[in-house]
Amino acid sequence: MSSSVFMLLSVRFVEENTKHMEKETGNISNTDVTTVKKKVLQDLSINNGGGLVNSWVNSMRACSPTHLKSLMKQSSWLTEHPPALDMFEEILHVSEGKQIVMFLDYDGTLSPIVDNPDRAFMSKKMRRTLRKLAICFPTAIVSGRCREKVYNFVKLTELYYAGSHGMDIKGPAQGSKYKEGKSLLCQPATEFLPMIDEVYQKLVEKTKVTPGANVENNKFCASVHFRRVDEKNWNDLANQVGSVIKEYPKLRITQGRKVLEIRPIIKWDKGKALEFLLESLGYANCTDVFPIYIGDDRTDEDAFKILRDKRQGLGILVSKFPKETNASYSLQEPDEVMDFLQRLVEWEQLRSGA
Ligand SMILES: O=P(O)(O)OC[C@H]1O[C@H](O[C@H]2O[C@H](CO)[C@@H](O)[C@H](O)[C@H]2O)[C@H](O)[C@@H](O)[C@@H]1O
Repeated sequence: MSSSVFMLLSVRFVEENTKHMEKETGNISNTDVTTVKKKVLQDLSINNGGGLVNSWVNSMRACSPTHLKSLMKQSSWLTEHPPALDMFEEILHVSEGKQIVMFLDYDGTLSPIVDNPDRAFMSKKMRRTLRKLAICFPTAIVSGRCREKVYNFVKLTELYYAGSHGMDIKGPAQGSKYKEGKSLLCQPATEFLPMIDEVYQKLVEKTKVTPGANVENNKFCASVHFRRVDEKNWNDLANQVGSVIKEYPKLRITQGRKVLEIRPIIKWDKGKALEFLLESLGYANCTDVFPIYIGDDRTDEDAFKILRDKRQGLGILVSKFPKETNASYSLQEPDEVMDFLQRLVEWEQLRSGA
């Protein structure tokens, strides 16, 4: 990798991820955080391109449940991010008199994490709950997957869908009972479509030598999955990704759960999608709206942060393990998400006499 290209990729990744890695390991000792961070920076400066790859892989390892579980204290984390089910009455109390708007991530939130991304099905019970939820409140699914794919899993026409990390937003097919007028569509990255397509093809070709590697075309972004790759081959796979992306200065790499996501360098993320949807629903700068965002991944932090900064609504992180987060509350797994949504529905039905 040429040194200037390497520098560019380094800056892009370190800016986005080292900081987050520090946050991810938030409750462990500062020494641990500094050691990991130093190691990443050392790798970057000593090993040139190889260091960048190491930093992706180190960061992915640092976020793995086994690592987090062994390093953090569950009890203090739960004090800072109490279980949303235990705090249900308090949540209702602060939302009183306001319009609740629901934002839900898909993978790991509505469906359990599985090895094969094509088989991340949502349960029938979850679908029934979502259908009722959408009758009670405006409801949006915000996912890293392309919109069509996430729709095929959820299959509910009455929802808003924001695919490709919010770069592809569409409103309900029949319009919405919450918003009259023409149907909603927002695609701020259309000019990148041919580039993402080209990169996707190259990634498929380049990574096919790595057993278990899987590249997903998410329309405005692409995902390279590490989950089914033997950990001893993670460096090789990250190297293959780096060798493709170095030719594309207009793309950036972010990291999710055992996945590297390749996306356009535009200031658009799940947080922007949340703001856009609130504005489209007529709730921009409103004090009587209460957005609830539920998600499990690093990309959901952009939305949690918006809500925290605006002191509006609340974020709920889905995680069995302590993680530094901008969310206020926690839920452990999709089954708990379903219970929470079900309680919201029952409360609203009772309240409105439906
Ligand atoms: O924003 P999300 O809806 O959470 O999408 C993020 C990525 O989710 C999917 O990958 C994750 O779930 C897979 C299925 O459980 C799992 O195999 C993988 O390891 C996870 O990273 C999806 O496949 C990606 O395209 C999304 O970007």
